[in-house]
Amino acid sequence: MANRLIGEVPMVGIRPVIDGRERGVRESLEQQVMDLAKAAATFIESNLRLPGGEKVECVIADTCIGGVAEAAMCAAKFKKEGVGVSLTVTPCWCYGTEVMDTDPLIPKAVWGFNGTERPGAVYLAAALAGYTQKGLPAFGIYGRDVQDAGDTTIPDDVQEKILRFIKAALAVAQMSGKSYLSIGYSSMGIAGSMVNSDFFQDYLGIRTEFVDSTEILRRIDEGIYDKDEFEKALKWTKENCKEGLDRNKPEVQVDHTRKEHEWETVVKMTLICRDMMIGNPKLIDMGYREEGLGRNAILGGFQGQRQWTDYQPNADYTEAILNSSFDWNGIREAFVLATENDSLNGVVMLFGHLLTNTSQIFSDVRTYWSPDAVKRVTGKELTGKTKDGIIHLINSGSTTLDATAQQRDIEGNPVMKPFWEISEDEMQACLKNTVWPPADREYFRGGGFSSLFKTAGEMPVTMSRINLVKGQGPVLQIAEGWTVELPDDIHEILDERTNPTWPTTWFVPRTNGTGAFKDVYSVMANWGANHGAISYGHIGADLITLASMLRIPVCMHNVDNDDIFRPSAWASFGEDKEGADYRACNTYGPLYGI
Ligand SMILES: C[C@H](O)[C@@H](O)[C@@H](O)C(=O)CO
Ligand SMILES: [Mn+2]
Repeated sequence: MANRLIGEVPMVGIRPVIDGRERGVRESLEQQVMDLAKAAATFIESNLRLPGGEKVECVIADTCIGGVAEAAMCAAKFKKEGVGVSLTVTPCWCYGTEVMDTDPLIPKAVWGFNGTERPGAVYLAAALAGYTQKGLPAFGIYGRDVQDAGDTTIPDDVQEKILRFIKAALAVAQMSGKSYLSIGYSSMGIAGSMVNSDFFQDYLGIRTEFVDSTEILRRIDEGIYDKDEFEKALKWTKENCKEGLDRNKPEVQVDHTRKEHEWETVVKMTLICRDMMIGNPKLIDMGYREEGLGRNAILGGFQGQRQWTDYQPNADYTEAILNSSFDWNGIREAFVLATENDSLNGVVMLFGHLLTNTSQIFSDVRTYWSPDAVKRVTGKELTGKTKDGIIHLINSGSTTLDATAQQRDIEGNPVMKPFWEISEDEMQACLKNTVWPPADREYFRGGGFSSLFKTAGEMPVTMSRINLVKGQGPVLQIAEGWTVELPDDIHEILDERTNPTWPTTWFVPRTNGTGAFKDVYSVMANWGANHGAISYGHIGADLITLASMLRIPVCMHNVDNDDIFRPSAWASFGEDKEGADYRACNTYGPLYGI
């Protein structure tokens, strides 16, 4: 079940291009070119799904494209079909700019088949020169090994590039035209929660919607939520979300009746925030059409601190449940809802969600623990992957319960999966490994319940973050690494020193001895903000490809140079990849900038 959003699911358009010389050359190639397009479409359709679970669908141009007229026919078809991604394929020479796709907003790649009978790769070079000269950056895909004419197998290196390109391009297409829903506004002076409409509009094509938190109170007071669903949700919560220990000082603890009221409130808040994001036909049936339409939000943020949380229960339950891959309605696509309305962290959560189809971890990048400091406070040595230190990721609020690390792959390794691969038992295990202690009432005077768990397993993950830099624009940071499990006697002492009612993930980035990745400490020291979004898997290369499509330069990453895949034009900005990225992004400017 996809979260209901207005607008079509983007299609992938495949453009078979051909040498236009009729009476011999073109005829001899028609079949081979179309077969290559069909092979690409089958490969893409059988390997990719969208985060809502839909299969990715391809549209192939009606004819091979030999010149500008057929290029225009293809563009018209793509427009009608809702194509958001364009992949041009050919095994032969074609007329570079005559067959090109000139829509500046659609991410584009060209796969030039590496053969000798008919020169697809030399066309690729001509086409890319044209795209570069015209300011339409395109990705070039060219297999390392020569293939024979008529061979429609897609070599591994080409497969990897096609998938990387399509995944990132689909992310671009899915964001365009959607909304960020800011519930409340700026939280505790956090710059990322001063939602920057220009950034969202110009770089992501996402509009920003602002709703005051009093809208939640109004909907509670006036009963603008589905009462039946509320009863179901409350019952499910009582059965599945175990209340944790109240660690508040006795004088600020509240009684059972007040706690019952807080549980009811946080469940209502969850329904209401979801309805505000994506709408709810039930509200339309109840006579609340405006509310029932929602805001077409692909992501959002909840300010909470301080005005709301000083007065009302915090949104930790709301954020954690919405960001998980399940609730009282069963297993479903995770939402993306940033705590403290940190919209810039919300954006990287969205990138991770769109690239992997999984739910996302939101955390404070709270503490670097050196081996010496751990030894001093626990008397114990850090060992194995943790031996050079660890980073404590912890925050009340948004972290997905999928991060309990209770889902398994076929080999039994802990993973975080797309919702359609998660079993009922795995959902239950995530819930059983989470308790909900009453919120710390010194921070949250209005109460509420925080999710408490630790990420109990080693998983490959990627932490990322966007920061806005005055004079430069947005920049992206990426750190691949692993979640790690600490022995209980170390975990407990370290956790007790901070906010022991919040979920903890211990993180070790992959270091390489230089720059920001010199060691674990320098990763923490170079992190550009208080928050990070953590996605399952090593997806740094995918993030780099996506950022280049959006013209967001990457200021820090630990991805292997060989895995960096950007539009071919980036090579014209110099050999040093990082400097070239900045120059290219500055030259092209934001994708939707005018
Ligand atoms: C309770 C505190 O205000 C926290 O919310 C704070 O440490 C943060 O998470 C800052 O990002
Ligand atoms: Mn925080």
